[in-house]
Amino acid sequence: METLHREKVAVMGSGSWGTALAVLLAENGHDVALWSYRQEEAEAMAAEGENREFLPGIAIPKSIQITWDCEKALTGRQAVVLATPSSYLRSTLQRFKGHLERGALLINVAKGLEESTLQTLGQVIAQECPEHQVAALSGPSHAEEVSRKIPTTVVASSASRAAAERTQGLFMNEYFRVYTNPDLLGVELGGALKNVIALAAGISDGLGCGDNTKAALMTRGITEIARLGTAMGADFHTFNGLSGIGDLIVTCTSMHSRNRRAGILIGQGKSLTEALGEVHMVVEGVYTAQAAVKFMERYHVEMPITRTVYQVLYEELPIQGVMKNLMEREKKSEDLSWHLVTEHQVRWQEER
Ligand SMILES: NC(=O)C1=CN([C@@H]2O[C@H](COP(=O)(O)OP(=O)(O)OC[C@H]3O[C@@H](n4cnc5c(N)ncnc54)[C@H](O)[C@@H]3O)[C@@H](O)[C@H]2O)C=CC1
Ligand SMILES: O=C(CO)COP(=O)(O)O
Repeated sequence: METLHREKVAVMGSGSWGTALAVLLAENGHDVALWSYRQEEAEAMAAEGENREFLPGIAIPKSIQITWDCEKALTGRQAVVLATPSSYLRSTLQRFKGHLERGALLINVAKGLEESTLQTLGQVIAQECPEHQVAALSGPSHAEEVSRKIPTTVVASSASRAAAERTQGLFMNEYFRVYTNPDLLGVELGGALKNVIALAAGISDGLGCGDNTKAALMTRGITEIARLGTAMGADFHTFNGLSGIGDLIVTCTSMHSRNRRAGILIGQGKSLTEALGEVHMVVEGVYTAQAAVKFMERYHVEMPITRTVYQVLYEELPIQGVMKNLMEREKKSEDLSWHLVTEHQVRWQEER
């Protein structure tokens, strides 16, 4: 592996993902500050040398500066990793943007959509910090495995090639392989929307359905994600990549997945509040489902799995009605690719 260019990096958010990435960046030789939203979280991590609440068992190198003071975290740092849950992204940016170094690269690692504005997280960052370049790091990457150095691959995406490649260079090492991708919109949508499908996969498991059902949810899930994504202008191929189908696979099958675990509990009959309490960590799909329903209405696309999850969470659809909702829909053609479907339809019409 080529020698890394050492940078001063701030990781804003010390949940499981922020902590795992701060450890990785420090191991890559960077000078890292890790900012916590809660003072007691920062103090506990500093005293215990680990994040017992969100990432137990992983030693935090002493070289990492742990702080709850934004100014301390950001001063002199030219790369800033945004690792708060998506619903707190804007408030966190508003709180610290006055302390950002001029020209600092902002790298978002959260996965979600802002429901109140119907913006992607990249758009939220660009609106709050218009002077700064934005990148995203996304893909199948549970903190619990990355922090144990289990081989993982992700994508670094930005409208700016230089920003995507800089992000790639910051994170890449022998167990964390980073590809670049120029389709920021597609990367962000894949990462956000898969969480809703993971809730559905968990519900299916909780209901006692089988592997056939899971495979169907994953396959039809990526189809509906790509349907919305392409309607919004994303590249269809991105959904076949790590931040699309890759992340969907890991989150629908792994017991590390917070979204899948919440889904399992709901499928077993627990209420949303009970499920969220039990999982304890952020379950992004619960919020993304609300935004996704608004997006599908705005772009006139059908997303039956996403809509069904929304109905379970917010419209009291009985859990026993989930499979009926999906299986007894009207007959459809399998639309794996919009361009192919169009070609087939043209051919079929010509054959008539
Ligand atoms: N955990 C993982 O394996 C991965 C998580 N992500 C994404 O990273 C983002 C963060 O997730 P996790 O680290 O898992 O979260 P987490 O559930 O482990 O931690 C949540 C963090 O949010 C903080 N917090 C609470 N209230 C806040 C507020 N008002 N403002 C700012 N921060 C507040 C908590 O103190 C805590 O540090 C999410 O968007 C998630 O989808 C992405 C890839 C992997
Ligand atoms: O996005 C993630 C892993 O890539 C984390 O989300 P989940 O924990 O719900 O799978």
